[in-house]
Amino acid sequence: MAKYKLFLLRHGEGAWNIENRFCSWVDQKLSEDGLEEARECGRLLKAQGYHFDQVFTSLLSRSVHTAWLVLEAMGHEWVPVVKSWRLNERHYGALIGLNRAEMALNHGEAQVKVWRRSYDVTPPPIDESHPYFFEIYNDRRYSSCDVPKEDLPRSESLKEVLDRLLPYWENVIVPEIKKGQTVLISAHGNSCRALLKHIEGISDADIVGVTLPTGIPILLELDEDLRPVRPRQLLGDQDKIQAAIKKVEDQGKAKQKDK
Ligand SMILES: O=C(O)[C@@H](COP(=O)(O)O)OP(=O)(O)O
Repeated sequence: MAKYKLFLLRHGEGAWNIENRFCSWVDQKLSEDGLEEARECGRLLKAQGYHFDQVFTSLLSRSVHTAWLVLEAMGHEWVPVVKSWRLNERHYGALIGLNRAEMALNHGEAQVKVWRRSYDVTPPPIDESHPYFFEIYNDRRYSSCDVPKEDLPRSESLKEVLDRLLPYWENVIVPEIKKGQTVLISAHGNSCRALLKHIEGISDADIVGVTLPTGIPILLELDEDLRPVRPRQLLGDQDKIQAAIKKVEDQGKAKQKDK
C-alpha cells in the first residue's frame, strides 16, 4: 500500500540540450520548447488532479524556471520552492561545454557512454584554464552554500553526485515527505538518476541503462520506509516519452558538428 507520492522532474529542454553540449553547472536557460515542456507538465499534473506542498530545485535556472512554470500552469504559484546546490546537475568537469557527438567521433561512443551513464567513473576535473571555470565559481549563488566554495566539486561521477545529494535527501526532503507533504523535485537528468538509484535500489550495472527525458514528471509511490511499492511511472503519452528517451540516448552517437 502506497503511503507517500513523490514526483521527480528533469527540467524542460535547455539551450545546450539543443546544441548537444554538456551543460552541467553552466547556467543555460530553457529553450522555447523547454518552456513549453514545463508548462505542459504543469497542465498534465493539474489535469490528473495532483498538487504539491513543497518543491525542491537545484541552484540552476533551468530547474528553477521549470518549477515555476509547472506551479504557474497548475495555478499553485504560492507553493514554497527551496533551492540547494546539492540538487545541481552532475559536475561534468573538463567535459563541460563539449559537444557529445564530436566527443563520440574522437573518443568512441562507448567512452562517451561511460562518461555519461556509468556509476563510478569521474570525468577529468575542470581547472582555471577551462573557459567556464570562472563563470561557475565566481557566481554569487555558490557563496552561501553549506560548504565553502573551495570544497565544491570540480568533477563528479554519479556516485559522487549521490554522496553530496544523500545528506540533503535524508535531512531536508525526507522529513517533509514523512510529515505527509507531497514533494516535487525539479532537478536534472543525473541528479534525478542518482536519487532514483538510491530510492529504487538500482544496481551499479543497471543504472547505466536509465536515461531520463526532459519535462516528463516521474511519479514514485512509496511505503512508510520510502521504498517503492510499484514501478516508477513516467506520466504522459508513452510513445512520446519513449521517443524523448531515445533522443537523449542518441545525443552520444558519433556525428560531425553541423557547420
Ligand atoms: O549536463 C547536461 O548537459 C545534462 C545531462 O547530460 P547527459 O548526462 O544526458 O549527457 O544535464 P541536464 O540537461 O539534465 O541539466
